[in-house]
Amino acid sequence: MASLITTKAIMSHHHVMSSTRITTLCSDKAIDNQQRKTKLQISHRFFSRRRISAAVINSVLQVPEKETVEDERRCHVAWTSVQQEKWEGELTVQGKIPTWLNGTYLRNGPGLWNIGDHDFRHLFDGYSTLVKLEFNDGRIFSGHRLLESDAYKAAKKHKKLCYREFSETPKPSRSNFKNPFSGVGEIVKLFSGESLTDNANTGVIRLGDGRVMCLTETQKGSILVDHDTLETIGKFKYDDGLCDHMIHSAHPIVTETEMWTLIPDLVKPGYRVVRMEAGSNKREVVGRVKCRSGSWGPGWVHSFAVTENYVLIPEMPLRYSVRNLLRAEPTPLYKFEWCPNDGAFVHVMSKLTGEIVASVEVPAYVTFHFINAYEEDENGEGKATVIIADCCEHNADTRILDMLRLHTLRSSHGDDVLPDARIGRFRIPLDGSKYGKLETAVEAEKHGRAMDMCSINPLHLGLKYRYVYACGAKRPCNFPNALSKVDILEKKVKIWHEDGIIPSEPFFVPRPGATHEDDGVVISIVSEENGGSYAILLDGSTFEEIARANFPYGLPYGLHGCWIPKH
Ligand SMILES: CC1=C(/C=C/C(C)=C/C=C/C(C)=C/C=C/C=C(C)/C=C/C=O)C(C)(C)CCC1
Ligand SMILES: [Fe+2]
Repeated sequence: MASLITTKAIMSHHHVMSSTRITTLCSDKAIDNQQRKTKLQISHRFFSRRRISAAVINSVLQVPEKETVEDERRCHVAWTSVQQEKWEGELTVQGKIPTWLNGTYLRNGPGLWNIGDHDFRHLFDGYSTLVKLEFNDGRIFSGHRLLESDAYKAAKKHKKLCYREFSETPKPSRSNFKNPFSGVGEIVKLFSGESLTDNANTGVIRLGDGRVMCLTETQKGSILVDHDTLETIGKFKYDDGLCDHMIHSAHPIVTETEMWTLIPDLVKPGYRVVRMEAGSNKREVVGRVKCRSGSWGPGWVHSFAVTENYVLIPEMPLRYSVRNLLRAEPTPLYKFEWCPNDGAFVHVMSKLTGEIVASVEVPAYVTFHFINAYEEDENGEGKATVIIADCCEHNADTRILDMLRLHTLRSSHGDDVLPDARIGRFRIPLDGSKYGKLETAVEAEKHGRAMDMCSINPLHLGLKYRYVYACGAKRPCNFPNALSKVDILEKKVKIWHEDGIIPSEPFFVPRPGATHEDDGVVISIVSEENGGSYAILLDGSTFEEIARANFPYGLPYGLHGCWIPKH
């Protein structure tokens, strides 16, 4: 088990005023080479931000200086494992935090990509790492902590991968190598869900009753956490019979009163649309939609959208492949396959009755993130005639998935290799038409032809809206390196960028009492080329910097966040 090595670090006033607690990732027994290197990197990065000379650090740690410096230069901190299991402390704020901003921003993401001597392959494989920014009367109390999933605990204990992650499969044990039935055992373990990970590294949500839950696409990866201490509370126990289906959308839609999500069916390709009341652990099936394509698996459904009265169910040509799920070695599309000839569809279900009110064929598309959707009454007769649904669309190009391999992210320097993405706008007629449209909402060049990791003003969820906050790009780049505010009405874009940065999802928090959609702040955590990182606050309207606060160490890239208001 990891032991807690608590270091009191006295920081220079420039960065952190208070003393901070660090818990490093190291074992009780001999520290192996990888961990040793890791420890050195932590310390080097941690202290170098404080402008303490490398020689001083190295004399404390008794290591040659050269090694740490070379390690440091290897790759961007965005793609470097977090160097300690947890940390907490106060950040020094430059600028002024609005007095109304009181509450906690929590971000989840894969932050640890190596275990024992094994380096993970893909961005989505890493172990969940939570980062918090607690805003309190103009001050920021921060911290990070690894999530104690069964997958992470087992990996820590056995110093190897023990569960199936996004692209990684544990190696069969030696005793199983020659066993002709071990393959059958693996299939049983996969389809019972036993071998699947619970590494909830994708998102974090605040349920209407105040519970805070980390999520991934496996249902067993629904894990409750304490948003204050970042401690893992335990598994969220769904009180229904729907866990047999093993996977669900990583992005449920949550309001103060309910939660909606989609549960794909790998056996009879289709999706269950389910609803859970705030305060309950029981999901009710509102309806089921059958896939229209003749493919073996349902389309991958990372996220979906809702309007006031409907749930939109995407059926992408990027489909689950049972064959690829069973493979030990990854394919170029991992557990998925690309089947454009089988068609691309969007289905619309009534929230009230569970009936399918529209099911249209649309041009092929690849999206992970729906931005928002709403109903439009084109004839002014008091009845919705069309549904508009916007998403971060990758021009029906699946290359983005493989671009997120860690080796690719770490090794491309300066090349303009990020595939283009846009805001894709679906128009889904509600008059029984067979076809829907997919158009580009705003000229993609305006946001650097990159578009993903989006948020909106949550008060406009399912309603007509105007502003999208998302990661965009300043080309050339191999990954989105800017924040963008897109006005989808005026088709204008504001960009915020600094050299060498990798910012995570810009998260919009509305000002209480605001009357304008963009009246609020945008929070993002930025990883810097020089190994540091900082939290940034932008004005939701002008998109200009209001405040920033440096972390005393570098944080890797993260995925999605949520806001927990202070009571
Ligand atoms: C662990 C298994 C699976 C897990 C799937 C996971 C963890 C999927 C996560 C998907 C994410 C985080 C997608 C994010 C996309 C972001 C993009 C494109 C950003 C672009 C740039 O800004 C299954 C695959 C469900 C199968 C079993 C095992
Ligand atoms: Fe996501």
